[in-house]
Amino acid sequence: MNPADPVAAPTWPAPFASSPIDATVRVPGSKSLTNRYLVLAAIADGPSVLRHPLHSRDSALMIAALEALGARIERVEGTGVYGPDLRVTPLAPAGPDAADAPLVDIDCGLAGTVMRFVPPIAALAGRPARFDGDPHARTRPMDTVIDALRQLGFAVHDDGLAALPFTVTSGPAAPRSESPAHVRIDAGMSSQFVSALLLVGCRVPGGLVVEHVGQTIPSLDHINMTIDVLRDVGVDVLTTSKTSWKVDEGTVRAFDTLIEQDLSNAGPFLAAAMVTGGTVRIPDWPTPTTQVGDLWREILPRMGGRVQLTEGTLTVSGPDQIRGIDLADASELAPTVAALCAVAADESRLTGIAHLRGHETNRLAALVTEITRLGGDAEEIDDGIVVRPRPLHAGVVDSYADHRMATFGAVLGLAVDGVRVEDIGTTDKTMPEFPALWERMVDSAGGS
Ligand SMILES: O=C(O)C1=C[C@@H](OP(=O)(O)O)[C@@H](O)[C@H](O)C1
Ligand SMILES: C=C(OP(=O)(O)O)C(=O)O
Repeated sequence: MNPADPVAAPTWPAPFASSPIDATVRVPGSKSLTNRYLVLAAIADGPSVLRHPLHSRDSALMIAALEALGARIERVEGTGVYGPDLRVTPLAPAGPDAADAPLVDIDCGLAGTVMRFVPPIAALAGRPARFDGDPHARTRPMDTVIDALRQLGFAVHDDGLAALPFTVTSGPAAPRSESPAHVRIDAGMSSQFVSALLLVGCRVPGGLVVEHVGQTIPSLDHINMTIDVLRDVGVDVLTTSKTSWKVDEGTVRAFDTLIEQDLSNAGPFLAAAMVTGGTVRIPDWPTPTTQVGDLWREILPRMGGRVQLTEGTLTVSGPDQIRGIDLADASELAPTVAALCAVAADESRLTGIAHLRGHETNRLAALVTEITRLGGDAEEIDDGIVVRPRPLHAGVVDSYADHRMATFGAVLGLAVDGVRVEDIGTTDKTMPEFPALWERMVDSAGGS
């Protein structure tokens, strides 16, 4: 639930599918691409246009943050079905007295992309800014961003908490002895720490080297997406090793770009085909793409689904019985995969996702609690979860203000009669249209 809303919404009766789903679904734009392109537009060398962007809480927070720092973002008529296009006029270059500008408040909500990507923008723009967010945002890992800003010579006031809320006050960075600037960070809890620095790397005087020192970095696909998006706007990132990157000083070229639909958010709809033995088609599946959601084309066949990409349309048909899976680093796809595992015929192991404890909620604990609450058998392990076959029954799925826990509940509700989801509205983080799209999909198949 949005913490600004004092009245808890009633639980949502997740539609049960009494017959196989047969539907064609188009989902809204990618959160990760929209928020990357918004950030880059704000520091580009001229006005840029995002076509078919996502309009959701996370993108609205990003827009508000960049506007607070001085960018102008206008909604302009477009051809997308999910809202207007966006025209972005970048921030003005920091003048000598920028640091004396009044402190701006930036609400990060629960958006990882806002809390990790915007502080370096504010610092380099020399705009004093205070960052805060939802109650749970204060527990999400932020220490690496704060540490990186300090290494770059900026002052960050965090009352020693190494978390939200904090204030970035000084800038632009004092001249450094190292050129390019060399930042050593631990990105073991989120790939967004690396992306945040690469996105602004070309604006750091002398350029930037980012070196990860620590455990394995999760969600590597998202770093590759950052590198790809940067290349698209004329910024080359040199991958100097598996854990270090270099960006030369330069400019972000203004752009006009079409945002792909969100393939992670396509996941619950594809899962609907899986759990009902039905068929779901997603037109305009982007190829090639750097979105992690393209992995559905590998994951779903391993779980027994039939997947075909023909003339740009991805078609998934579900099996009679879903198979369990052993999957490493499913990243943000994990909650949807976990829903499939909970109704699979054999054991599943989702590993390499310890960092999900720092997502919108502690997703490992949440998934285990909610599967168990519905009568299933799930266990948290060091770096993931194990799910074993056991019949599920009706019950309420708690969403923990986590959009992917809410859609996890919706997927289970198709397969198990009598599931209700607490706070389905939390899906507005990345897909405000979710309940309507879901109900329409089930209605067309004759669900309850
Ligand atoms: O950069 C991004 O757009 C994202 C990176 C990933 O974060 P983590 O590396 O923290 O998993 C992913 O889970 C998140 O949904 C979006
Ligand atoms: C982890 C996620 O989001 P965020 O961008 O807030 O980290 C997610 O969407 O699954």
